[in-house]
Amino acid sequence: MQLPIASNSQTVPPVVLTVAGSDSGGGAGIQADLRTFASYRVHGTVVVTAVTAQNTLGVERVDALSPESVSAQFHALVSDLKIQALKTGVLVNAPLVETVAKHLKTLNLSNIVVDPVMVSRAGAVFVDSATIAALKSSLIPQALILTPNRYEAQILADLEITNLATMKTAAQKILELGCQSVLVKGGAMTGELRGLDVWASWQQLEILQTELIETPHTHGSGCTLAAAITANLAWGETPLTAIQKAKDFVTQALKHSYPIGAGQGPLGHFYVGFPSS
Ligand SMILES: Nc1ncnc2c1ncn2[C@@H]1O[C@H](COP(=O)(O)OP(=O)(O)OP(=O)(O)O)[C@@H](O)[C@H]1O
Ligand SMILES: Cc1ncc(COP(=O)(O)O)c(N)n1
Repeated sequence: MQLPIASNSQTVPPVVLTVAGSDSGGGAGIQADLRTFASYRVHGTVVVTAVTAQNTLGVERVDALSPESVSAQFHALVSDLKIQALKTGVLVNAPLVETVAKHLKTLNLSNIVVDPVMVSRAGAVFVDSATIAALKSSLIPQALILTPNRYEAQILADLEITNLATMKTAAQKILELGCQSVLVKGGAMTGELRGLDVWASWQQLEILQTELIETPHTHGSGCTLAAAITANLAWGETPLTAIQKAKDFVTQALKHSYPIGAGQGPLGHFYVGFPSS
């Protein structure tokens, strides 16, 4: 991984953006994204969409920011910085989805990772049906890579996912929503499918598997994966390589996840070595 050198001899990392919510417990959302970006030596910028009161046991409250506040954050960023890749996370109502979708259109950026956060693995439901409709019609078609977990893929494909065949079918059905590729994540699958992901584009279908990490402390794995993919895209990787490298990063971070609080602890981002690109 070669850092570009600026005229003042300082290194200039790629600028990436996360459009996501805050997790007060520091395990998921913006907090996980920024730790991941730092691990990849990219400069992380932020558009905050919601503030959650959350800990290792679950989500206690969600306060959405206004579309005006979200727009102001976009304006401040794009009037000054050149974003090379971005990811979206939790968007808790339809007006917020529409606002983010409108801003993404004006960016003219191909490196867009959409994590359609609707249901966390712990079962917290973040969105209503109007929000899901807005995600489908205006945000998902802009995604280079869409990263639903098992439950989100079930909603988007309108299909129960129970085995590898239904993971593949769901991926192919989701492509019809207009994204360029989709990664159906298997963290919530059971047995030998746990931790196995299916990536599909119109041309290709790949099964991605690393080692299974036996830990209950997986809070923020989805956010970390999407943020690592974003960082890899910003460093110039192709979508499939960006995903493969990000999955290796998540596996290492899961290996180093740690028990804080009484529930699901976070990933250990800072114990992972400098990810080579
Ligand atoms: N125990 C595990 N061992 C190895 N890989 C895992 C494990 N759990 C999840 N993963 C991987 O982590 C990534 C995130 O997937 P997951 O299905 O956990 O997303 P998510 O449900 O959005 O995450 P979260 O738990 O943060 O809500 C995927 O690549 C998945 O395969
Ligand atoms: C603010 C926020 N955003 C996202 C998630 C889900 O994250 P993940 O799918 O990584 O558990 C979360 N629990 N909180």
